[in-house]
Parts: sequence; structure tokens; C-alpha cells
Amino acid sequence: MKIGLYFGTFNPIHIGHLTIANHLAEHSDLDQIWFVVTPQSPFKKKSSLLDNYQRLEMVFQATKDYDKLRPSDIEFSLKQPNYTIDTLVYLEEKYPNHTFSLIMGEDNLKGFHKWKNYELILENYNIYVYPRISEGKTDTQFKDHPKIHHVAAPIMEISSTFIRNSIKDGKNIRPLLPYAVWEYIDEMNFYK
Ligand SMILES: Nc1ncnc2c1ncn2[C@@H]1O[C@H](COP(=O)(O)OP(=O)(O)OP(=O)(O)O)[C@@H](O)[C@H]1O
Ligand SMILES: O=C(O)c1ccc[n+]([C@@H]2O[C@H](COP(=O)([O-])O)[C@@H](O)[C@H]2O)c1
Repeated sequence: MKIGLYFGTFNPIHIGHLTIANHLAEHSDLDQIWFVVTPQSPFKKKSSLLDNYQRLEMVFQATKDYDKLRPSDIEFSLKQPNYTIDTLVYLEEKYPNHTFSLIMGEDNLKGFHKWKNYELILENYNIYVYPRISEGKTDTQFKDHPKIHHVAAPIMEISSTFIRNSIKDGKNIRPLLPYAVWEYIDEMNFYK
């Protein structure tokens, strides 16, 4: 099977993430999209980060009604911070019959030259890049690269940070989250 890997901290997962993943599941040759919940992203601070299993539960709640979307806890047992190349090596070994690709927003492509062994990733994996409004320029080496595929997915400028801050300020953010995720956050009193 062709699997698209969507890496993120998903603290929490929101309708921006879900819309992109569903778009790729429906409009690309990918058979499944795996949301890989990252315990610790190399460039992110750990503050206000929920427990790995709570973030995984939210991804499970968000994706349970979508056949082609799956939560993945594959990085939970790997060394932190989690470098994507290490996860890819592990996945290749564990699932020799699958073909893996990466899903990435334009914002992440702009910093991609700083990722561990990015040349190796590019050499071996297709990367599906969707548009995002962000500052900075894409490195010239990534322009017209045969492994980089631009996807015309909708732009949904929502961030988990905005959601966390809004909950803290007592604002209503229900439309930005899949209903089951909102319910879980509310029940558990997260981000308050
Ligand atoms: N609204 C969005 N639309 C599309 N992609 C998004 C959106 N928000 C985040 N992403 C992308 O999804 C991946 C995982 O995102 P992440 O979990 O870091 O969410 P985030 O909303 O950016 O989080 P935070 O605000 O906590 O930094 C990243 O590649 C990020 O670029
Ligand atoms: O491998 C790397 O060097 C690397 C550097 C930065 C980010 N990543 C991955 O990209 C994902 C999205 O990153 P972030 O910081 O935008 O949440 C994150 O979950 C990491 O797995 C990976």
C-alpha cells in the first residue's frame, strides 16, 4: 500500500490537519494517511504539550470515521527528539511491503534544509507539499524537484497554539475541532 505520513505534535489535532489529510486521501494516489504523533519535535519547546497518549487519543477520535486516515504511535518508542529520518528507517524495516511518502506544509518545506539528513529523505521519498501562508522563501534546491509534488489543497490557517490560547482565555473554539475532539478536551479540562 501507498502510505502518506503526516507528522505532527497534534496538540491538539484540528480541522486544518484533518482537511489536508482528507484532501490527500481523496485526491492523490495515496491509499492511507497515517497521522504520526510526535512525542518531541526537534525544533519545538515542550511547554504545554499534553501527554503522548492523550494526543494520540485526540487523533483517534478525529479519524475514527475516516477509512483512509489512521493514528500512529510509531514514534513513542523511538529516541527523542524525534528525527523523521530515524522514524522512516524504522518504518521501512517494520513494513517492507508499504511505500511511504511524506506530507508537509509549505512552511515546513521552507525549513526543510535544517532537518537531519534531509538529502537522504529527498532521495528516497516523495513529498507532497500543500500550500500554507508563511514567511520566508523556499530553498532553490527544492523548486521543481522531481520528488516534491505540490498539491492544491485548501488553505485553513488555524493553529494548535491559537486553539490552546483561546481555550485558556475561555473562548468558544468548537468549530475548529472535530466534535469528538472538542468533547474530549472539554471533559478532561485540557489547556485551561
Ligand atoms: N491549519 C493547518 N493547515 C495545514 N497544515 C497545518 C495546519 N496547522 C498545522 N499544519 C501542519 O501540520 C503539521 C503538524 O502540525 P502541528 O501539530 O505542529 O500543528 P500546529 O497547529 O502548527 O501546532 P502549534 O501551533 O502547536 O505549533 C505541520 O507540518 C504543520 O505545518
Ligand atoms: O527530522 C528532523 O530534523 C525534523 C525537524 C523538524 C520537524 N520534524 C518533523 O516534522 C513534524 C512537524 O514539525 P513541527 O515542529 O512543525 O510540529 C514533527 O512532528 C517532526 O516529526 C523533523
